[in-house]
Amino acid sequence: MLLEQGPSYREGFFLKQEMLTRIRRELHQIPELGFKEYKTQQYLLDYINQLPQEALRVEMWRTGIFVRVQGNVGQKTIGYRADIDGLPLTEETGYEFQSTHDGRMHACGHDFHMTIALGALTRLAQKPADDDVVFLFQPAEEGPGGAEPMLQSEAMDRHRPDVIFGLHVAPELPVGSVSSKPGLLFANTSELFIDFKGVGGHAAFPHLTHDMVVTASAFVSHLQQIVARRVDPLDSAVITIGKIEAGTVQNIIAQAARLEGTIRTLSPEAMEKVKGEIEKVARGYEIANDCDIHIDYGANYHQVFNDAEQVQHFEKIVKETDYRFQDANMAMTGEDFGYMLKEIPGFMFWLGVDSEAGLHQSTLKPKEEALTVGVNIVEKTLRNL
Ligand SMILES: CC(=O)N[C@@H](CCC[C@H](N)C(=O)O)C(=O)O
Repeated sequence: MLLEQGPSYREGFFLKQEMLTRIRRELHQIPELGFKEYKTQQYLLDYINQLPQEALRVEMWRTGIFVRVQGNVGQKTIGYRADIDGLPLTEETGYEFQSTHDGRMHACGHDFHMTIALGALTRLAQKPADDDVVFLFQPAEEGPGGAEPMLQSEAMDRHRPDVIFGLHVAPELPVGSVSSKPGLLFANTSELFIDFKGVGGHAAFPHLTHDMVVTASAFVSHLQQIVARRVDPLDSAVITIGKIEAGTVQNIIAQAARLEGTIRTLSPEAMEKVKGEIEKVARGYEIANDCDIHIDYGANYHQVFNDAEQVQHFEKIVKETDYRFQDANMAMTGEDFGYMLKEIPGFMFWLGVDSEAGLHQSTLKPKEEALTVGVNIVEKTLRNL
């Protein structure tokens, strides 16, 4: 799993690209799913424990960690959030440091997010900012959602920031650039799990069965009609089915099927509307196909809505560096960080990592030079927000 010794703060090259690359590669090898980030948490703790401890207060929360760095003045507390979980995907990057966990991959850049947080934390532990700073290493962003329970935790009461921000890697942006916008940045999301139960049987006698492969397939297509014909064209929605499961063998008609997907909308109201439409279609399918359909919405994430004043401030901070700030468009990605921004003013920004493959692809290869860019920008923002 980890390299033999793990990164050592005492080796003295902790601020350099080389060290950031090493940390990123080690974290990349141990992706874990939401609330199972045990090795990841241990790795982070091992690193944090090597830093100068004078200004630090470390508190575990489930598989996550709060790290508070006491400021010189401590008038307010600035929060910085990094998500730490990986995805259920088999890596195909060909990296020599690729995932050692079968069917798990850091395909959403959380290895970058953590490394950048450790880099900025290292600098602040050496030379604290004027304000107090809290690093939130948050589990389960990809699901089932760690931000909301972390926000409601007693530990959060002890560390609650006055302002908070976070970043996400952006494969389509060049290294050296960041991007954000005031207001709505990311969508409202809801997971979607639909179970179909009918009557299976012999492949040669379809008329004696209620085939759930045919029913579920038609249902998938019908979901797209909801987006095309039930949502105002000037509004937007996405329904994606990412997984279909049904059947046992080629000559048995399936008695059960399951769809797994996600819904994305630009407002909480549109989310309710889309869910209502899905339920109506399901009732119709139950009658037309003599089956039972059960819908479960799994985890729901509140939209990411950036505070205009904080984004303006951030843009100014970036423009004082050699890095480039550009205006972002809204995206249908989801982020449970939206729950934190609902209660605490702040923002999220994209960090350019220039990868041909996109987020959630098995070949995602973010450029590691972006780690230094991320650390520089996060550190400067933490000192100046
Ligand atoms: C940044 C990003 O890719 N976030 C995920 C969040 C997933 C939320 C949930 N599991 C869902 O699928 O609805 C995304 O897929 O946008």
